[in-house]
Amino acid sequence: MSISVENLSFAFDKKQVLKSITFSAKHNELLSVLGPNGVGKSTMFRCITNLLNNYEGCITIEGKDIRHLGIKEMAAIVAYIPQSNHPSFNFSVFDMVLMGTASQFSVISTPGRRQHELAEASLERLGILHLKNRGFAHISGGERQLALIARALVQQAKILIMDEPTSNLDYGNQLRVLDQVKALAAKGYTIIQSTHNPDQTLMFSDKVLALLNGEVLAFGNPDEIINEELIYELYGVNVEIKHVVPENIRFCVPKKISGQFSAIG
Ligand SMILES: Nc1ncnc2c1ncn2[C@@H]1O[C@H](COP(=O)(O)OP(=O)(O)OP(=O)(O)O)[C@@H](O)[C@H]1O
Repeated sequence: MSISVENLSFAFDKKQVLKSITFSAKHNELLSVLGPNGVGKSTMFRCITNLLNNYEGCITIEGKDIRHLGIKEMAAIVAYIPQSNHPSFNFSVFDMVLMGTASQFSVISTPGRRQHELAEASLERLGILHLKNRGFAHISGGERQLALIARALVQQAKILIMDEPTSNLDYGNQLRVLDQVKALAAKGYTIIQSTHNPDQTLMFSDKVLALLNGEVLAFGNPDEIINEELIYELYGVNVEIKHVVPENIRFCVPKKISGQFSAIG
């Protein structure tokens, strides 16, 4: 499914957060949104998921203005995956995933066989079926993030919006989760994630949207637009982008000056 954002502007009272943002994403694409703290990534995600609708501009999915879609229609198309903070409840992993089917039945009915099968299949797809009877609060951060993705998959929405899916995860779990995210994009999902790690973007993303001061600084293929100047503009640090040829991987190496990272200009 394709999502298109045109001239999106949003303000909290008089504070202008998003200014004329334009980009698009389509099936099989993993789009990463980069930008410093407070630039407006989460605010943009809240607009895209219809949680905020008092914006200017237009957001369309398959050509339909999302402001004309109801809650159930949106839930069938777009799933939001939050950061996996430590939960205060302890449902089983299976029940937590089953809750993702809520938009498929009415308030007076309960999930049936089909929903149970969906939950089971989703856990299996992400390689965590063995965790189904464990308490959601008693599994690791990486396992919780995969369970949250499993919950989004049972919603059967084809557009997944992920708010920093690898924050709070150790290095191994970051790579494992991103590997699964990339595999989902290859299966036809349209995925938009925010991240603070340009290396992840270089390694896994098909497209990157870089935001600065609420505006689009750059949008396109990571190999074409992620360079030393862009990283400096976004984060105020000097890096050198290295290229490992046999594996064709590019990554940022921070440059140090007298033991300090070079300061913002
Ligand atoms: N409910 C709100 N009312 C007023 N201002 C808000 C509200 N929510 C966020 N903001 C402000 O809007 C701006 C954008 O915040 P947002 O959370 O979208 O940034 P972000 O890019 O997701 O940040 P981070 O990378 O730190 O998570 C910030 O200046 C923030 O303080």
